[in-house]
Amino acid sequence: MTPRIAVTPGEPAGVGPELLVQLAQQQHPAELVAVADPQLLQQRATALNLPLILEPFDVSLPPSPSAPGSLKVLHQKLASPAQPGKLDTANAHYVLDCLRSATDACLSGDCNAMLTGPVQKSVINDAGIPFSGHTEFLAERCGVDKVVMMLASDKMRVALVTTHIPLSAVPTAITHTSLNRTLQILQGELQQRFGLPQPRIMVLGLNPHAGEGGHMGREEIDVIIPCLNALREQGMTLIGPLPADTAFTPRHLDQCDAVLAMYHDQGLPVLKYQSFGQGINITLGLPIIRTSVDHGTALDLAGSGRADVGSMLTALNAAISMANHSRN
Ligand SMILES: NC(=O)C1=CN([C@@H]2O[C@H](COP(=O)(O)OP(=O)(O)OC[C@H]3O[C@@H](n4cnc5c(N)ncnc54)[C@H](O)[C@@H]3O)[C@@H](O)[C@H]2O)C=CC1
Ligand SMILES: NCC(=O)COP(=O)(O)O
Repeated sequence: MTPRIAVTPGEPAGVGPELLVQLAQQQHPAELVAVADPQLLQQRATALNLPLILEPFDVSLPPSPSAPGSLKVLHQKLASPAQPGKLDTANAHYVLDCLRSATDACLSGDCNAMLTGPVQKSVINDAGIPFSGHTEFLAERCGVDKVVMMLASDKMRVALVTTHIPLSAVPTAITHTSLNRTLQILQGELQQRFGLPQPRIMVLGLNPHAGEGGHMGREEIDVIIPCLNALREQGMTLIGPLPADTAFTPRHLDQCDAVLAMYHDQGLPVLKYQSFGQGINITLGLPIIRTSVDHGTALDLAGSGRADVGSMLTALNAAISMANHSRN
């Protein structure tokens, strides 16, 4: 069976729509269903001088690989015409409607995975809507209390205990429960989706030098080490907590299958330095498959045709592979 992948282009003023148009120029072993405003996609195709044939998505037809230059579309309407690079709060609800529609198509089984283009979190907030990211939005839409953000490249996987919260809120968010749940989800997904029966997870400390024996912070002693020890007794292979400044060296990375960072900017800059534009973002712990790009809306490039499609393509291939794997 050909997998069906729902694709949300994300922020209409960003590079997402044109990356989807670029993706559509190639043949993929999947049916791509754009959850978007067709006029927006046509405009971006015209701006890039690329062919694009859009056909309405019909769930009653058997899925078939999209022909190069064509896409199925699950129609959503922009509130206001989108100008590349110009954010418009009027379209914030459109962005979320696309996400809801794609998520629901995956939950119902009409689609086998979703691939998301980048959204501009600030413009959604400026429209008065509480929103901190796809990760949190999808957890709520799917009715799960905890998910894990993991970015992956060909060289490393980096998962996070906390995601889009202020740095000042991180220490209190790292509790025995949140760390335990994160590690359980990470271990389970590495086993089921990535074929690693006994994954080795390297856990970072929170403080400089992993707390320097309690002299530079006590979270390692009070929370992280007891939690890791309890999970080791249950059979998990956990390394650490290691000082974050030297953990991302070949000696350590070669001995683990994934790194668990305590917060967003502890882990992601390293991965993005190594692979920006080729990495992907995967939400673990959802009842559906969701992959995404490793970059943002790149408003400075929108409409120029200069945005690199590499991460979007890698994220599509991961979604296809995970969809095929989950149906075997
Ligand atoms: N998955 C998602 O929805 C994500 C959304 N964002 C959002 O994107 C917005 C902008 O974030 P920034 O920090 O400015 O990061 P950004 O990734 O949009 O831009 C950073 C730099 O990378 C370049 N860049 C980004 N994507 C590129 C591509 N495909 N090809 C070539 N160059 C590319 C940009 O031109 C810019 O110079 C924020 O609202 C942020 O929350 C950020 C990351 C992921
Ligand atoms: N830096 C990755 C990122 O912020 C992506 O967040 P999300 O929108 O996928 O939750």
